[in-house]
Amino acid sequence: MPKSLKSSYQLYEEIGRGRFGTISRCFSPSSNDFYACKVIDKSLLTDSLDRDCLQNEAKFMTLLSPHPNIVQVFDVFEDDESLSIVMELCEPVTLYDKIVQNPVCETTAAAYMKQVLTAIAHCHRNGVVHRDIKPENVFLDSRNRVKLGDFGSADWSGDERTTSGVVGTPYYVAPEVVMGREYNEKVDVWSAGVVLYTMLAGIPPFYGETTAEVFEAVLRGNLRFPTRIFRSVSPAAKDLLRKMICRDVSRRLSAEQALSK
Ligand SMILES: Nc1ncnc2c1ncn2[C@@H]1O[C@H](COP(=O)(O)OP(=O)(O)OP(=O)(O)O)[C@@H](O)[C@H]1O
Repeated sequence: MPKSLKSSYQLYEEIGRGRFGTISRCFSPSSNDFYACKVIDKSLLTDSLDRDCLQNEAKFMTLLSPHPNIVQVFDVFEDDESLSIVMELCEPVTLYDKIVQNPVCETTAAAYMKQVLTAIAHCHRNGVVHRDIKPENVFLDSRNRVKLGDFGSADWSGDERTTSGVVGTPYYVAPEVVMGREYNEKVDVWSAGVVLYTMLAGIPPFYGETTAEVFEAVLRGNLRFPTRIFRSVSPAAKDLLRKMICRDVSRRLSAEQALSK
């Protein structure tokens, strides 16, 4: 762990673990506040894609901070062995926990989605595509405020730019990513649409027993609204879902457009 981190923060218990590092609660005597510190072990990054993602995570989070719906970064420390990101300490509740408990009612789902889309629109305005929008990466506080986190898969985007590489999580990943095509920031809108569907239905729209089967379902993109589940969901919500989970990228709404619906 970098010496400069140790001299500024006191590290406490581990609160989470990712593929390349651990998240611990930490305290800053100078600000008298608690934070979350992600320490990424560089020796675990074996391929160049992972190494790029390591640098990107801290860079993008710093660029996008502060924003009310994005986990804020306060400090970044690096030495030969590790990279440490000191960020806002979120409560240990995500949208995933809410969905697992019960399907979310339409009013609550709309309130969450508005904040998720506000965060995504901020990313896109700054030329960043998150690429891993999913319920597990959406933190909630006790007042149901949303904080989008985990920029470990993010990349640059923009009008003239497209990006490539299969990243993301099977249920939420857009078909153009599965196809291995170049894609743009609208992959985040597809994923946010899948999150909205999953909130309302309690199940994802594209399902399979294996990753390959999930990908096949995503590629078919056959969006259904079973009456049993969607009886109480408004036509406006279904219309928004169709326009977000739309295979034709040029017809798919942007995050800004989805916000105005
Ligand atoms: N800012 C935070 N505040 C509180 N807890 C956090 C924070 N960031 C991450 N965590 C906790 O740490 C866990 C691991 O987070 P992290 O972003 O490193 O990995 P991941 O998203 O699970 O996996 P991956 O390594 O694939 O990105 C999260 O699931 C969450 O429980």
